Amino acid sequence: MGDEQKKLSTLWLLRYLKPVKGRIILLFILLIGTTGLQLVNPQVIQRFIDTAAGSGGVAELLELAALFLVLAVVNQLLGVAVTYLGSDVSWRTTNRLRGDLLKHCLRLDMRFHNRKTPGEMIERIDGDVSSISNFFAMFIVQVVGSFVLLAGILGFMYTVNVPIAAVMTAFTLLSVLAMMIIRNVGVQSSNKDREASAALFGLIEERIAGIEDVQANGHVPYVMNRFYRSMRAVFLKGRRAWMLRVVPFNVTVALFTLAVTAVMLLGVRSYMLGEIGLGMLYLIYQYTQMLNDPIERLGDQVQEFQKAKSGMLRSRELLSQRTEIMDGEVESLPEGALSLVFDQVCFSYNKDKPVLRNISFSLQPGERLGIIGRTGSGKSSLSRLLLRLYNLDSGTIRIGGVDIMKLTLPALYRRVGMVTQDVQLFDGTLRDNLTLFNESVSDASIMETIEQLGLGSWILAQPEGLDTQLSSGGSSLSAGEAQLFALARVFLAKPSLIVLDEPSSRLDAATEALLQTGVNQLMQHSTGVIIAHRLATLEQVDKIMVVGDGRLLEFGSRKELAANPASHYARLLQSGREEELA
Ligand SMILES: Nc1ncnc2c1ncn2[C@@H]1O[C@H](COP(=O)(O)OP(=O)(O)OP(=O)(O)O)[C@@H](O)[C@H]1O
Repeated sequence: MGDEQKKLSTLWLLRYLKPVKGRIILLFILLIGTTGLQLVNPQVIQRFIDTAAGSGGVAELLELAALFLVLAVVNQLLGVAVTYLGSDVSWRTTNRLRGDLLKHCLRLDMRFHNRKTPGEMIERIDGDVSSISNFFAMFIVQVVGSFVLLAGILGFMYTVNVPIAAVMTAFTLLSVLAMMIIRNVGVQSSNKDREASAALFGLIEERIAGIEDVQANGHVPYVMNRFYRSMRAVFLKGRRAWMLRVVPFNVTVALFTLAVTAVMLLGVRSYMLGEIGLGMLYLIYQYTQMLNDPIERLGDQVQEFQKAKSGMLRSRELLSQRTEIMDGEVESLPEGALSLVFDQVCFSYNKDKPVLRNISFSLQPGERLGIIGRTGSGKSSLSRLLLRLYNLDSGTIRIGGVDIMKLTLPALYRRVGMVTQDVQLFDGTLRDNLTLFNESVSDASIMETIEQLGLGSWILAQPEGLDTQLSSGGSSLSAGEAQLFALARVFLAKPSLIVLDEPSSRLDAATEALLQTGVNQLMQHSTGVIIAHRLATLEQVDKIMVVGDGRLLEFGSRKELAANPASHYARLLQSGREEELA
């Protein structure tokens, strides 16, 4: 990675510090205050020792002791304020970054998400950012504070004893130089460390999400095996990263031991020669000890920076991921039901395997299309394209006469609704799940929609009606109930084009028949695309499309196709071989 890129990798974070710059300035002021007090306190002790060893009175000693006490307490209070303010700045900034990352990820295209496990994303949105938090809070403040303290100690020592000050300076420069040279040693391994833990989180999340399959198939031992292997990678990479991170620290410890020995030899010699008093000898000793603290803090910051840097690089990389789904500029669509046109649409998930080949058809506003075809023939892919979850390889899709690529995404989502095969329910009440946490939807319109779907009595039978809490993401609902729920959710938004992907695959025939009436009623003012395995589900549609291996095998009026014995549809109806579709 080039130098320029390295610089950029920290500069982009500055925009997160901007809103808290007042707090950072206050942090600086407090830190300068504590640094000053740290410098002054040993000098009070030096005067105390010299006064006690000389002819000073008890009153003067008491005054010095009181001064020391006051300064020590003030120093502690300032320390608490610095820690508090540091955490405050850190949380404010990292939470904004977490928010930005999550928002960004939610907008990234499905191709990106298909490659990542949710656990990995959690680690990238939270874990990586946590590793940056210290950088936000304390890095600049601590580094500047440490330099100020070092300058104060060395400056004062030059006024007292030049040879000792020179030894201290040499030690300081060597230590700082050593750290600067080796500071990048651990970045790459820290990066690998974080990658390994992201993979571990991914593994745990995926297996827990599939707990039913894991348990039912007796796969726990295999899962544990994979888990231990992943843990081992985390351990090995974490150990290496830690070892490389502590190198700078160990170098300064060795240098410090040498420096203390040299300073003490020189100090004791000056004392023996009568050049300095006992108090000054103490001060020299104390200041030498104090040198270690800012250098150690600098070392800690270098370590933290290494950890933070890999987090920064990974967060920046995530933020720089561009979604392939670009927003258009057309904001409105015609009122009422929307026409739908597929024009020579080709699509593939991976470039080498075409999933949809040259699909062309059109629907007038208000028409209903039933799509049938064998498993894996490309039916759900058609619906995903409509919602712009993926971009087309070639061709155009027009809704209400507008190319969907030219539409803004909010305009598209406002007017088109889809019920997918995998209904996702969230932690929350029935109401939250129906409105997707949109609090502006009134209970009256919720009840009206669910009544029309024939779900009213079911909702009212729940212990707390719409306020009933769905336990852990809706696991308390049966698959069929969840499907009914998803339908209600989509109809609540009153879309003008509705896509239902296997809307009733998990319902019994009686419930489906009941639901059908509701769906028909709700679809009165919209165009509909219904993907179905059961032919009975499609009795009310106007058009039928038969898809096979990504190709449009047949498209036409349902009645005409049913009346034409040569059509696929008529043959399926006659033979009743619905299983051919499944
Ligand atoms: N996310 C994906 N990544 C790669 N390939 C995919 C993805 N989703 C589906 N496919 C492939 O695309 C093809 C069409 O899948 P699609 O889900 O559209 O079929 P379908 O007709 O809806 O099937 P079903 O009746 O089982 O719902 C299949 O061969 C499938 O393997």
